[in-house]
Amino acid sequence: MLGFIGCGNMGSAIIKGIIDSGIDPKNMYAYDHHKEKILNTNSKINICSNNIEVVNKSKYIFLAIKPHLYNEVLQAIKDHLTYDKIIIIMAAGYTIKQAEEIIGNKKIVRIMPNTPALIKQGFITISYNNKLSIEEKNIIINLLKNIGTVKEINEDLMNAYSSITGSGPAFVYLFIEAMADAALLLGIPKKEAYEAISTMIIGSAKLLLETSKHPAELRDMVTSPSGTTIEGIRTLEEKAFRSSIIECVVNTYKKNLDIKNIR
Ligand SMILES: NC(=O)C1=CN([C@@H]2O[C@H](COP(=O)(O)OP(=O)(O)OC[C@H]3O[C@@H](n4cnc5c(N)ncnc54)[C@H](OP(=O)(O)O)[C@@H]3O)[C@@H](O)[C@H]2O)C=CC1
Ligand SMILES: O=C(O)[C@@H]1CCC=N1
Repeated sequence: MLGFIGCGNMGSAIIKGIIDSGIDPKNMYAYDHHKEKILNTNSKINICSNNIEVVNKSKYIFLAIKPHLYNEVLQAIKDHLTYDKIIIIMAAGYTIKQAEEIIGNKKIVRIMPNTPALIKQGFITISYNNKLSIEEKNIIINLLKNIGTVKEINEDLMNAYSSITGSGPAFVYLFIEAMADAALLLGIPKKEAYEAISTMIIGSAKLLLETSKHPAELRDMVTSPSGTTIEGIRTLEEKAFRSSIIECVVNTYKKNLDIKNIR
C-alpha cells in the first residue's frame, strides 16, 4: 500500500504518474489539508482523515510537503511508523540524518523527483539509509521507474541534483517563455511558438543523448561560418548566458543548504 502526505505540485505529479502506469488507486492512501487536491489526482484514491491514518494504512509513505513542515509532521507520525514501514522524503535540503533525528532508526529513502513525473518523464535521484534490504530498494526503484528515470546516488549529491533536475524544469520553462516572446516579436503566434520550441528542445536533448557527442560539437553543427546562428551565440556570450546559468544553479544549491528558510 502506498501513502501520500501532501498532494500539491509534487505529490500529485507522483500520484498521477503512478496511477497512469497502471497501479490501482485503491491501493493508495492520501491526506492533504485540501481535499480537492487529493480528488484532483484521482477520484478512486482513498482519502484519509489525517496523516496518521495514511501511515497506518501504508507500507511506503511519500512525504510531499514543504521542507519547513517536515520536523513537525515527522514528529506527529513517528509513533505510528513501525519498523517495517518505509518513509520517502523529498524536501529540498532535508537530509536522511535530519529525519533520523526525529523518527530514529526507521527505514528512510530520500528522493529528488521533478514535475515531468506527471507524464512519466521524470528524473528521480534516490538514496537510502542502511535500514533497507536490497529487495525493498528494488521495489521502490521499480515503483519510481513508472514515473521516469531513476538514478541511485550518494546522498551527498542530492542537493546538487535538486538544483539541476529538481529545479531545472523551472529554468527550462523560463527559457521557453523567453524564446516564445522572441518568436511573438517575429510574428509567430505564442501557441505555435510553444509547440515549435518544445519540440526543438526535446529533439536537441535527444540528439545529445543518442549520439553522445560533446554539446560543443553539436553546437558547431548548427553554427555555420558567417552564418546567422553565430550572431545569436555572440549575443548570449556578451550577455553572460553561461555565467548566468552557472550562478543560477549555484544560488539554487546554496538555498538547499539554508533549510530553515525554504518555504
Ligand atoms: N515542486 C517541485 O517541482 C518539487 C518539489 N519537491 C519537494 O516536494 C515537497 C512538496 O513540494 P510541492 O508539492 O511543490 O508543495 P505544495 O505546496 O504544492 O504541496 C504541499 C501540499 O501539502 C499540503 N500540506 C501542508 N501541510 C500538510 C500536512 N501537515 N499534512 C498534509 N498535507 C499538508 C499543502 O497544503 P497548504 O498549501 O495548505 O500548506 C499542499 O497542498 C517539498 O518539500 C519540495 O521541496 C521536490 C522536487 C521537485
Ligand atoms: O523550489 C523548491 O524548493 C523545490 C525543490 C526542487 C524543485 N522545487
